[in-house]
Amino acid sequence: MSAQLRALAAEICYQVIDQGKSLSDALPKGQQKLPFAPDKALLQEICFGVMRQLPQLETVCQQLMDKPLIKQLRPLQFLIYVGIYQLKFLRIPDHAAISETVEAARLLKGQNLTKLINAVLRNVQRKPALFDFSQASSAVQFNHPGWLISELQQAYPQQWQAVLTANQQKAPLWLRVNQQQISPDAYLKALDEAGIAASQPFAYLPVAIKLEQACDITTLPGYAEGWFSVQDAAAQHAAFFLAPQASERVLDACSAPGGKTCHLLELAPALQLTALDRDATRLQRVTENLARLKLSARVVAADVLDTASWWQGELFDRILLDVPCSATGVIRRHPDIRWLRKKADIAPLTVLQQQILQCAWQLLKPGGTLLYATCSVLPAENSAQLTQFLAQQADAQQVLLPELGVTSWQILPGEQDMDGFFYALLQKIP
Ligand SMILES: C[S@@+](CC[C@H](N)C(=O)[O-])C[C@H]1O[C@@H](n2cnc3c(N)ncnc32)[C@H](O)[C@@H]1O
Repeated sequence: MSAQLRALAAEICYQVIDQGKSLSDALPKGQQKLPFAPDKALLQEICFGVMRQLPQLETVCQQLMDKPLIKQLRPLQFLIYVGIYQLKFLRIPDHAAISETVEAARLLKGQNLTKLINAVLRNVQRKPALFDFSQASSAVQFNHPGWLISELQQAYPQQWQAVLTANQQKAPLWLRVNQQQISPDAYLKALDEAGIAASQPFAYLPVAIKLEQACDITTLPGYAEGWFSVQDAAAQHAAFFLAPQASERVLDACSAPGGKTCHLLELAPALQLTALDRDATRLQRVTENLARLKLSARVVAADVLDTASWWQGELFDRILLDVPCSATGVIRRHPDIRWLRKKADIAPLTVLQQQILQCAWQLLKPGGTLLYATCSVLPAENSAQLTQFLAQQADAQQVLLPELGVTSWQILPGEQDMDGFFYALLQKIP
């Protein structure tokens, strides 16, 4: 089983890094092959770890191997990274980590490489100086691609190192209490009675509850009853900032998988809410989440830009635009994003974001408000988008975000233990 786990880890890392699959897709498929929860957790820990440390693992390997393995043997190259990661970062006895990794090589049809893998891992064990990266490039020192480091240095001359460091941390587990089912205080009490340590860090956002330790959420009080959802506190600010009222007409234009859609309805269940997304598969999750939380909305699979196909002709009081973005603010939760996202992706994304913003603006009532949101830390997707939009749209003005007294908010990853996010609130001048 342990060798199988390591072979699975190597295959998953190979699929993500070399084949461009998302870890959120590849990992659960691998976990299904392991019957026991601790093995599933270890598989995740190893895959996340390899994604977080890849440049350093590659650098160590370069010092111990004449050349990397050929293309056909790439899964075995990743197996070597898996082995090194365990030796360096996990509390698994060295002899077990080495022997299980060597055994995994056989499962990956690398019988001829067992000696090499054994030798590399024994060297790693013997030579701690291999892990001195003080003279290495910043890409190796910080385990991020160079282009992203440059962008962050430019945008945040004082904080870029803190951002990169935060991206390497494990993210805490945040819950959002479904106040239609239970009050935040009653839920905190239920957690306390179950012996689960939790806190309520934002006085103005009492539904945001942070657990001190990660756990299997299905074992938390009220899971089946829809008492809570898992959602980072940064994302929980969206519905709070948009502040929907009673039975207003609201559009959530990029809604899947529905985290913010459901929060809007938890605040105001009588809303006439249209939850739109162009990805019909992801949209199924919106429907499932609405059902679990006992909420309802008009769920529509459509491209927001193609208004003729879905818009019924009535303007909206409020619009949430949680636009597709680089997701550079959520790297601590999705460590593969730094490798999957390329510099060339950013410009086309900014074009799409501006198109969505311009299009949605036409659907907003005079006096209505629109919240622009991304989980990006790149100014091109955030502040620069607003500048461009406001320069062209004479009937748009920025308004203050509730509680904060500013018109836009760039949250950096790790700030108050949150993901990186951006918010700006706009009003259509009546
Ligand atoms: C950041 S995600 C939304 C997350 C969601 N708001 C939540 O809180 O769960 C962005 C979404 O935008 C959708 N999207 C991208 N382009 C779109 C378009 N032109 N029209 C509608 N949806 C689009 C994507 O399919 C994706 O689900």
